[in-house]
Amino acid sequence: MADEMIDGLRFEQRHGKERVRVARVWRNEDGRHTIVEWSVGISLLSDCVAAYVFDDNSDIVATDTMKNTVFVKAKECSEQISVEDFAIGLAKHFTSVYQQVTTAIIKIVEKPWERVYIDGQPHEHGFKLGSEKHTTEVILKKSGALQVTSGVEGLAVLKTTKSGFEGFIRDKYTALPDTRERILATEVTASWRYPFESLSSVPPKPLYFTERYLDVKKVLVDTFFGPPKEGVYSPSVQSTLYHMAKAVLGRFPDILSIRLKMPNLHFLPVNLSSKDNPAIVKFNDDVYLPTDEPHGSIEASLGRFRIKDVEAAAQVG
Ligand SMILES: O=c1[nH]c(=O)c2[nH]c(=O)[nH]c2[nH]1
Repeated sequence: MADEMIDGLRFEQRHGKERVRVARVWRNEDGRHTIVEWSVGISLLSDCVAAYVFDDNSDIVATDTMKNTVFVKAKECSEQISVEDFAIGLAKHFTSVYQQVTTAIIKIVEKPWERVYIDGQPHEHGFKLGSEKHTTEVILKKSGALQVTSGVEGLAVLKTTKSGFEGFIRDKYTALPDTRERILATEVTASWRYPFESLSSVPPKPLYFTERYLDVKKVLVDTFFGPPKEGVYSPSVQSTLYHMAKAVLGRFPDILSIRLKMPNLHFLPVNLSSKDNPAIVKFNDDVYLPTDEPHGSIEASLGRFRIKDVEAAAQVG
């Protein structure tokens, strides 16, 4: 964000509305309904310094108006729309309608309502809540410069074997034994950047982003677990994370970079003993104490070198 100089001090500001909750239903003529539920965050960078400094609100877009805009735009969606396209539409509105607004940052979290199946049949208007959430962040400048990021939050996965951790630094504080047999559990948070740099380069295909979201999630999950029978050995969360990120970039040329956060949710071996009974419970890869506090925190991002980034770096260097 650009700083301004006021009274010899640096000043930066933004304002917006958080957690604007909206649900949109589409009722198909054949009786099949679709619903999305979104929690929208809007943040506007705008020329409204006078409100802070001179008590002059004449350049302020009221956050109440921002909230209303979410409902108006939801109403205007006559066809089902991806959460990304909805965010892009909002950003376009704020940057084009208000002369004062220089950048719009729209973040949306979609609640995972999933169609229910009754006796194997998809229900026409029944939904249940799934687990992981689809997220997006769209940044649009008045100049037209666009950034689209999508993500998943709370993707909880666990495997009961084919995981180990050994060969790490051992010193006088190290208590953890090497192992080639443990439970691996995590709750993946991922976010990935698309290459679209202007509104006109966004694919016009309806639900393009929704499809990508499902595909990326599948690649992440498939890579975490490996094939159904033999699985795949994980020498560390770090290694599994890297392979997951690499698989996504390998599979989707339209994804520039991906960031993964994978907390290591420990399942500790249970061994109980007393003076009289040295083996009340002796761990045999069977009884664990699940714990998420404390947990390991492992995160990384992997991205492509774009020609223009390389050129820009060369110019700086
Ligand atoms: O996969 C792991 N990575 C670590 O960095 C780490 N550290 C630790 O104590 N256990 C693990 N496991």
